[in-house]
Amino acid sequence: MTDTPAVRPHVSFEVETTVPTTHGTFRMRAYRDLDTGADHIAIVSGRPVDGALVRVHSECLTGEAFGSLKCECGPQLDAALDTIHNHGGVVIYLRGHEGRGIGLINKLRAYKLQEEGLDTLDANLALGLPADAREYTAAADILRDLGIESVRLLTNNPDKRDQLTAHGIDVAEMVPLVVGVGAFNEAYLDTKRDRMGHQLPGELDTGFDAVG
Ligand SMILES: Nc1nc2c(ncn2[C@@H]2O[C@H](COP(=O)(O)OP(=O)(O)OP(=O)(O)O)[C@@H](O)[C@H]2O)c(=O)[nH]1
Ligand SMILES: [Zn+2]
Repeated sequence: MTDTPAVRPHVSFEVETTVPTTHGTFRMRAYRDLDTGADHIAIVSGRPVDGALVRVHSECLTGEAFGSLKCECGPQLDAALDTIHNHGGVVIYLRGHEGRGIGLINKLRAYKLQEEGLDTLDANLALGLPADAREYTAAADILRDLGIESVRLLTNNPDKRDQLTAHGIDVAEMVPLVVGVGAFNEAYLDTKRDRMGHQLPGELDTGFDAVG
């Protein structure tokens, strides 16, 4: 990890500062994505080491800022920040990943198609867009900038593990992150498990049933 600007093929380190949050105090390191122009943040607790607990988190405005119950991104981010504050590690927050990489407006277009009966995967395809357009070169470069080559990855998504592995990061373990399951996202999570390969329990525990 460096305090001086370091340019890697896909990201440049820009600045590091300390930010207190409701989850604890973290060091936040900002990176510019040299391929897309997006600004990513590495949220660090403790000293980054090989084998660190890492969450590579895709931006989700509706779930994280507005409390949408259609997905579980907000509770996952909260749980990841709590866990990483308690045990040390890194949350890499990836901008430009909104809607699995199709963008905010297309995600809402996909939601509209889901209102008409399509599931989360078919809605993307009906828009002529990939089921999942995200890629993880920037995340791998950010990990290397932090001096991390091997991670315990907080995720249920094997594609995330496989893509990071393809970019040279050793994913020693996938650590499940099943939180925020509720009545409004049960079908969405079923689709992620049954059609997109996510490692989710067969019987999802709808711990907090949504109202309204
Ligand atoms: N296109 C589309 N994107 C969605 C939908 N619901 C959530 N998202 C986006 O999906 C991304 C999160 O991906 P997920 O598949 O929920 O989870 P993941 O990050 O791949 O896997 P985990 O690491 O296990 O959380 C965020 O960018 C969300 O904005 C949807 O119905 N359609
Ligand atoms: Zn979401």
